[in-house]
Amino acid sequence: MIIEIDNVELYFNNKPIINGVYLKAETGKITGILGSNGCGKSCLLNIVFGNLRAKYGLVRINNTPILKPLYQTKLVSYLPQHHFVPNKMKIKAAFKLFQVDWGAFVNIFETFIPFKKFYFNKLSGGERRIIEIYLILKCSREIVLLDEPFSHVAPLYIEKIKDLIEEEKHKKAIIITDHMYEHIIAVSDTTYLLKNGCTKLIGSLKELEDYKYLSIGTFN
Ligand SMILES: Nc1ncnc2c1ncn2[C@@H]1O[C@H](COP(=O)(O)OP(=O)(O)OP(=O)(O)O)[C@@H](O)[C@H]1O
Repeated sequence: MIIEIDNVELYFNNKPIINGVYLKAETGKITGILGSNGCGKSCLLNIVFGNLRAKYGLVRINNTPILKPLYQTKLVSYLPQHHFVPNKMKIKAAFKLFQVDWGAFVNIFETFIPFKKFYFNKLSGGERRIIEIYLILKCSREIVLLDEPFSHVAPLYIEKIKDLIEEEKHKKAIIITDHMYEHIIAVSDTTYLLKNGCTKLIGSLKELEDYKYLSIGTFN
């Protein structure tokens, strides 16, 4: 599956946020989006998911324009920046809802074994985030959008999540953004920089310095 996002224009109160974005993601590849605070990364993922309407913008799957919000097609799962599972949902209920196997999860994240019957609001922010990332990655959707999956997550768990992302990419198209640029670069097959409302396809890491996303000398 190839998913393309083309010609996106987004304004808030006449202020241009995105103007001229093109982005392509495909099954078997991880597509990373980098960019400074406020450059429009979350808005772009929301536009792809379909819960934010841009002035213009076209989502195509295998060359066919998608004319309704993508979330209505059951093709996509989306990890927003904020917690999305309700406080008063039990963890085992969330696994059931997403049709994700609890046993496979605790094989990887053993310290979560005692949490099965907990409500979500009894977990730390990072623990909760890890479960949410896992549910979004493992549920049976072919397109996965991940907004800052590494924030608030401890280094060893980040490594486990990166392994999971690599594992899932064989059957999914994954689009990911985070400020932990080293991790994004490490997992991404294709990387875009979102700057001044446009995406720039990054060919060499030095370009991230040239475009002033990173300081000069970062990759020396
Ligand atoms: N509902 C809204 N109304 C007005 N402006 C908004 C709204 N949502 C986002 N913006 C503005 O759009 C811009 C892009 O926001 P967005 O959340 O996409 O940035 P981001 O690249 O994800 O930033 P960060 O990395 O800090 O999360 C910001 O300047 C933000 O203030």
